[in-house]
Amino acid sequence: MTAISVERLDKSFGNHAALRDIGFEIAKGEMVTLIGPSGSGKSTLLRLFIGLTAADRQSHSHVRVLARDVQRQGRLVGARREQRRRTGYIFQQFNLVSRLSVMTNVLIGHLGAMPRWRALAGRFTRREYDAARRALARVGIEDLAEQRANTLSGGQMQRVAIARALVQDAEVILADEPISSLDPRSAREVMEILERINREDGRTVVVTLHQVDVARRYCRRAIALKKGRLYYDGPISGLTDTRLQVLYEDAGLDELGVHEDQPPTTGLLHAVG
Ligand SMILES: Nc1ncnc2c1ncn2[C@@H]1O[C@H](COP(=O)(O)OP(=O)(O)OP(=O)(O)O)[C@@H](O)[C@H]1O
Repeated sequence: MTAISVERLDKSFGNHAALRDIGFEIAKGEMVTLIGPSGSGKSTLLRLFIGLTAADRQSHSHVRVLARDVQRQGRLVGARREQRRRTGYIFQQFNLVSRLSVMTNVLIGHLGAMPRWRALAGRFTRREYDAARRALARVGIEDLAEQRANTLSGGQMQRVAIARALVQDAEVILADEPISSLDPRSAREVMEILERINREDGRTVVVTLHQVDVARRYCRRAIALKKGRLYYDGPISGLTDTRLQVLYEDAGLDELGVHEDQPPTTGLLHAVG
């Protein structure tokens, strides 16, 4: 079954074409990396998936998630509460409520499925607490349940965000640069958690990444964007060094993770080798 289906998407900001003629399908249970240089349109595409932004108005453009329309011909289709609940979004900057405890931040994942009066009163049932505890255990931080979110490390905050998506019971998890502000060890741990919930629970994961070596380790399929166009879509093994050189040919040295005194190509090959 298809988890995400995108057809003929264009997105412009003023005169700037951020995305052009994008189309692909992602099957349920896939773990896909969305990759490409800075400004290539990765975050914009993720935002289109959940209707945070609308595509340009034109015929035939379409975004469907879990067999329901999110937008058609550049018009947002009023996503139902149930549909929003089935898609979890994990941000680079975690999006936690900093003054609340870890437990409360995870419980927030239940809000979409609760009766409105209980959501407004912030009253959670024992079952909801149990689910939150299980989610925290799953991401390895059950001992931090009572700690305030703003006292956590970046890696711990990202685990809380993943636990919240688990509690939400999201079938599709969209993670926008979830590891770019983390140290290498925390980054590895967060990717391992995402990989595990994909493999063990069959949840579909789409993750934007800047690190090609990380994408190669954890994702089987890559969708690469270059200047807003689909540059590559296929097995990660097909994203060869030659293709990567072309993909990143105009990118800055920072993005390739190399120092000023190294030629970019060498650094890129080293990074992905
Ligand atoms: N709200 C906006 N208003 C105007 N331009 C925007 C807006 N959002 C994105 N853009 C432009 O659209 C293009 C794609 O941006 P986007 O953030 O999707 O790229 P990205 O591949 O996610 O980049 P990065 O890897 O640096 O996060 C960029 O040129 C960006 O400046």
